[in-house]
Amino acid sequence: MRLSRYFLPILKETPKEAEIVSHRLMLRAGMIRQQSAGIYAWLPLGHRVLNKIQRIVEEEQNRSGAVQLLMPTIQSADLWRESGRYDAYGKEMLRIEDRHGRDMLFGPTNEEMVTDIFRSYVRSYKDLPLNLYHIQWKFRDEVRPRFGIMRGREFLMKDAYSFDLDKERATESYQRMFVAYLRTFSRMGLTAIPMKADTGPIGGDLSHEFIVLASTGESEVFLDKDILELPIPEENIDFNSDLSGIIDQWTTPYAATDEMHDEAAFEAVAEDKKVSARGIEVGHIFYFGTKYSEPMGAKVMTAEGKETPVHMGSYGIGVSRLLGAIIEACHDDNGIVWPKEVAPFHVGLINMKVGSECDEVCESLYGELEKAGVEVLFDDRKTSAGAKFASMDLIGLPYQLVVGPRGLKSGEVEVKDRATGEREMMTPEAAVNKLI
Ligand SMILES: Nc1ncnc2c1ncn2[C@@H]1O[C@H](COS(=O)(=O)NC(=O)[C@@H](N)CS)[C@@H](O)[C@H]1O
Repeated sequence: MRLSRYFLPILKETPKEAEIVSHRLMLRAGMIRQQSAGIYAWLPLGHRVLNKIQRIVEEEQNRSGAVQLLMPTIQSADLWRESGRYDAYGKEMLRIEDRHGRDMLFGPTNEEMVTDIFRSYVRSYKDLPLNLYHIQWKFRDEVRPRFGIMRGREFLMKDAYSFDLDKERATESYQRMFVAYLRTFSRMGLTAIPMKADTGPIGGDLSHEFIVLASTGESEVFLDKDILELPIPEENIDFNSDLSGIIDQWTTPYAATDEMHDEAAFEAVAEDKKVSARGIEVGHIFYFGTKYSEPMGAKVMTAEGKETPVHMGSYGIGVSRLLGAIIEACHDDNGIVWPKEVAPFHVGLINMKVGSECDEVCESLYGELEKAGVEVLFDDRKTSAGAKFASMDLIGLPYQLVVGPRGLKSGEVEVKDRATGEREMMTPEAAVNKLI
């Protein structure tokens, strides 16, 4: 992509309304623009990262056996009256009336709707287990949206819903999602720790939150440091095998949010292993049995010919919140330092002197890298080299490929690793080979 033909509204100053670093950097790097409280436009650079995050979430959901669909954002209030949550949900729910006077709402979550879909088609235990998921915008009229997209009112969530014959099998579905979450966040360069959590308005009696440690996190957490060293399940893990060993391994060391904190149990943790910190909740999974299937009549026929309500769970990931969480965990004084898997582009190509012999070398490098499938942001603008370096550091692409008159005198260009700061002079051919 040529920067001269892109849309990247970099801000020079730090916006005063931004209280945390990820909000500041997302505004300055031209990734988002607030349209109203808690509601953002996703500008091109932010949108590219959102798509990369979404793709990783989809890959790991699919690997676990979940099946993707897409449910609408606007829902009928009648469904929520069936489950009894229409009134209980309170002011966070954006309630709408359509032209025919029908009560509608902008969905804050989709338990009722997915249960309605399930009950319309599934009748037999032979069709279980089933896990349906989608990635869809949600609306929650947060009384105090803040920290940019971290606590928005309109936000993108992956929400999955599992359906099983009984609690034992529903626990296996829960374990599959637990393992999928460990893999998902790790692939984004995050250490997200599963912690016993409260179930809140979703309900149920088994729940874990996945927390990324960050000083600006809204959650207060307590944990045994050993949990930070546990191995992430491999790509080839068999999701149909018994995963309880992995769950036990990840739920044995002490880890709890402040709502679930047990001071006495924490006392048992060795002094040098105790960590109390703040964290960002990037995922939350729940088992809630027949809380929705009972009142909504989502039942299957068992092998013995008996009708029984299915046991369900729901599993959320804050897809848009993850941009903020990743930046909180991956930045330095010069800006964002994207993990390679979610970076908006792989290489920032900088022409230090437009209108010089650098032009031709840049064009050939740009062509070769693009042809090799490397995502390049080519800063071909007629601005100072200093401004180009500052912008490239701010938006945090993993590599910078710098073409300048002095280097070209000895037939060399410079490759900079944004994460380590290492710079290396080499021939253009060597640079292409290094960056492919
Ligand atoms: N206001 C918000 N802004 C951004 N992300 C949010 C917001 N509220 C929740 N999230 C993200 O969405 C995830 C799931 O939300 S939740 O309420 O915990 N769970 C559910 O809604 C269940 N239906 C899971 S399918 C959270 O872990 C968090 O990462």
